[in-house]
Amino acid sequence: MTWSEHAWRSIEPLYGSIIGMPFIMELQEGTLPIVKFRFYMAQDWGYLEHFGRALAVIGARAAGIDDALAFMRFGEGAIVVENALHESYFRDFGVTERGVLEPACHHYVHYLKSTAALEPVEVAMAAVLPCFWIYKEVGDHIYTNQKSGNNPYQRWIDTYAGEDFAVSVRQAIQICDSVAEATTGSMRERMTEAFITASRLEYHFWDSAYRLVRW
Ligand SMILES: Cc1ncc(CN)c(N)n1
Repeated sequence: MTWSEHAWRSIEPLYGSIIGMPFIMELQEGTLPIVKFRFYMAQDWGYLEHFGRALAVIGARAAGIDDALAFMRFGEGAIVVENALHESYFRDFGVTERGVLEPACHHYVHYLKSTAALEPVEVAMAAVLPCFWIYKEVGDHIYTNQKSGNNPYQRWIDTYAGEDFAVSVRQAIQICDSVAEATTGSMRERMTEAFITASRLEYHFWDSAYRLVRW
């Protein structure tokens, strides 16, 4: 079994909880209250900037030049491409400002940035992987199961269920598998632990948006 197969298995119950969350189910049906989606998008705007910075740090620390370049490009993708979705949503949904990072987002970005800076680079790569992989799985899940043909959140769904995003996800998984294979068993365990922690933080990000949790 590859490291990524093992890592995904370890979060399967959590992933099951994610796709059963009201935020995700209502996003799928197009019934998510706009105020909750606005909160989520404004937080995600801040998240993507810091996530992009964490990816760039990982790129700078990667051992191989191909991996370094891939992570720098992922960073650019988060800040430029994904954020373009937010900008268009801001126009459509009337979000006028990004605001402060609320607790769930604050916790998540600081976890990613400290891991990117201070933990072994393999662990840092594993910590950012759920940001790719869980979004891809959730995007595909919603795309496959949605019934309503007139969903106000369709562009969000299409971004994460789309092929462009899938290419980056496959590449991120492959890089994690190759660094995992080249390292020790105890480092692989630390990678899995980081993967699980970040997956939990993904859950809390959506949950806090649904409950509009502020400081
Ligand atoms: C919180 C979060 N995690 C992941 C993604 C997808 N890159 C995102 N947009 N926001």
